[in-house]
Amino acid sequence: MSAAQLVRPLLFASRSVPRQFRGVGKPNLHRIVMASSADASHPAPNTPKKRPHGDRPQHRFKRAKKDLKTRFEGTHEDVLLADVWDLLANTTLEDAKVGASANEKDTEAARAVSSEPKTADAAPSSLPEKWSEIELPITSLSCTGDGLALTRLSDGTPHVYVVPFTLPGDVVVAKVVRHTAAPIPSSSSREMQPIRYTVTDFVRVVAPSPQRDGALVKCKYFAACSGCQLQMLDYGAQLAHKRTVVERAFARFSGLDTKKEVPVVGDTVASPLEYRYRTKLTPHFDGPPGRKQSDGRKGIVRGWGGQVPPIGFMRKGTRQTIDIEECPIGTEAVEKGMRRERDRVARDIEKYKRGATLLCRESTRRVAKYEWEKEKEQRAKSVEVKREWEDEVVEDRGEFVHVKSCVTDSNAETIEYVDDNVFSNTAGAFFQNNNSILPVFTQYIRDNALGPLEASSASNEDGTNLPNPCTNVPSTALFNLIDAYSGSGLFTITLSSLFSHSIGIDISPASIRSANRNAHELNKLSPSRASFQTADAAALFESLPDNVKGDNSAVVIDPPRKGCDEGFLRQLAGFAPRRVVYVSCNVATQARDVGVLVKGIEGEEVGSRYMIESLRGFDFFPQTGHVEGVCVLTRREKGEAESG
Ligand SMILES: C[S@@+](CC[C@H](N)C(=O)[O-])C[C@H]1O[C@@H](n2cnc3c(N)ncnc32)[C@H](O)[C@@H]1O
Repeated sequence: MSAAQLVRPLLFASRSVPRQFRGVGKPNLHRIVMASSADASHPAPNTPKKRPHGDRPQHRFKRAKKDLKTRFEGTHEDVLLADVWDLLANTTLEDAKVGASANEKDTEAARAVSSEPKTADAAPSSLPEKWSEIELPITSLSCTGDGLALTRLSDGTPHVYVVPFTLPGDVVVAKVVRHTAAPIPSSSSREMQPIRYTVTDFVRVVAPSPQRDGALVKCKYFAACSGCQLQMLDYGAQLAHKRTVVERAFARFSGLDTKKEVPVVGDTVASPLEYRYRTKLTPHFDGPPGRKQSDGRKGIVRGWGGQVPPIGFMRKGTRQTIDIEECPIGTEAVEKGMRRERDRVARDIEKYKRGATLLCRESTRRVAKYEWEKEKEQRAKSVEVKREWEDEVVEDRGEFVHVKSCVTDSNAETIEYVDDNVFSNTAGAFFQNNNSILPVFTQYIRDNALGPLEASSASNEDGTNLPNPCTNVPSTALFNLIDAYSGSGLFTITLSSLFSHSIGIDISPASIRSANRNAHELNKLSPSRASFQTADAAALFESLPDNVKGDNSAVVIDPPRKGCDEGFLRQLAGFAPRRVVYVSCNVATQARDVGVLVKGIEGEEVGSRYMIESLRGFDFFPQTGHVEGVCVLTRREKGEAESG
């Protein structure tokens, strides 16, 4: 059974779902996180028994909060599980040895592969004890950005360890954090079988992979902070890895035949900035520690005791916050803002009763150069030197300067430019976090929103049967853009030159308020050219005007990480737009949803089926494991072959 077969039955569990995704038996997505004996014949018990503290066995059983998931959600654990499964199913230990040798002939890595893990303190079971340190050869890089090591346990069972901050070919020492078992349906029966792997902390490199280059690491918190785990990997190799992340997502989670139905995944489009790209950071601190009342009364006293807590991000694999003074992926303005926020919290800590998340978000003021010179003269003459001037970062943009500052009030307005389009948002609302890639990204969507056979009708609202500008073949023009999950109108506005009318929909009233202001006031689109609604995306199709038909429309979809819900996909398939551009920050759920659009909804005579025209990633988050997927789909016309 492949990872794709493993996951397909788990995609949808409810009865109303496409039959293609209904599972082998009843999908049971208990996430049982356990430190267990490695004996697969004894699945983990579901209910842990409480024992006195000193009497706890080292194998604790923990049940995930959310016991029953009804639909594959593309979580970090789901994606990791598919990687572990593929590694166990498709790589023999000998293969792993060959792989490591190919990378690094006759190195420690090659010698160490397929050797037993060396445990510092051997556990009675064949799994190493929790918190013991073991030496591991890294076999592959997972889609979550973690290294995976395939070795044998002392009883000979192949076993996978997840080791963050590592690369294929590394030999490392790692500390065992927890043993995990996720039940999956067995191929031979309707029962669930646990698939096991071990999560570890990275301790040190014993023999480096040829791909590892410590000189590339720019952050002093590397290998402690949970972000940016790929810093030791050359940027070109990061982009190549992310291409495989898109490939693996579509191979595993789309349910499609990758040879016939999924095109070759394009190269990942690089971010112009590899560091200093993030326009928003949200460091946090935890609440004050509790201590017992000194006079013996019941209850806990909470206070800071004169201590400033660590302010920063999570330590990898824990819920512990580590103090982060600087973050090299934040823009310069954001980093200055973060320093000032840290100082403010340190001064005001006694005002906080509990922990908090701080917001640091960049805002840009575009000023004509001659005006900026005048403003500088005024400032030089002023007796008062404003604090915010000190934190500004000024960038030369030809005729203009961009004066960048950091906003920390979540209700305040922020401004961003994408080419000459201007976007205003409340600082706490969603907007893409890497401004440097947005011009190339939005240009790509513009280039792909219309297919080679579709004509633009932006200046021609009645323009049916326009000649196609490329082929001169008459075709129906695409009048309408539907921007589902529109946020504050990024696609509506940047694609407006192609369409005579655009409709955006988003569930957030704040985003729709911004979208209206952005379209009509700041980018001068008339209300007849762009309109927005606050609603669930699934409500979109009920409210479309009669003249908006699938035949004259393109739809851009950019949902949150969990992807589109089934109701939305069903209605989209029924509406049958000629083009669909699906943008996503989670390629696993994107692949799941695209699979539904390509295959149609089995057993239901609903809607049109689509072909994937192109598929590639955009690197919105260099140094991290994340990739933004862009999948362009075109409607299959009647009579077109089902496959290919
Ligand atoms: C990834 S953001 C994309 C926003 C926008 N396309 C952009 O690039 O700026 C996802 C958006 O989906 C919205 N959203 C989440 N669930 C939704 C739902 N059920 N219906 C409509 N919008 C939703 C969020 O408010 C958010 O603005």
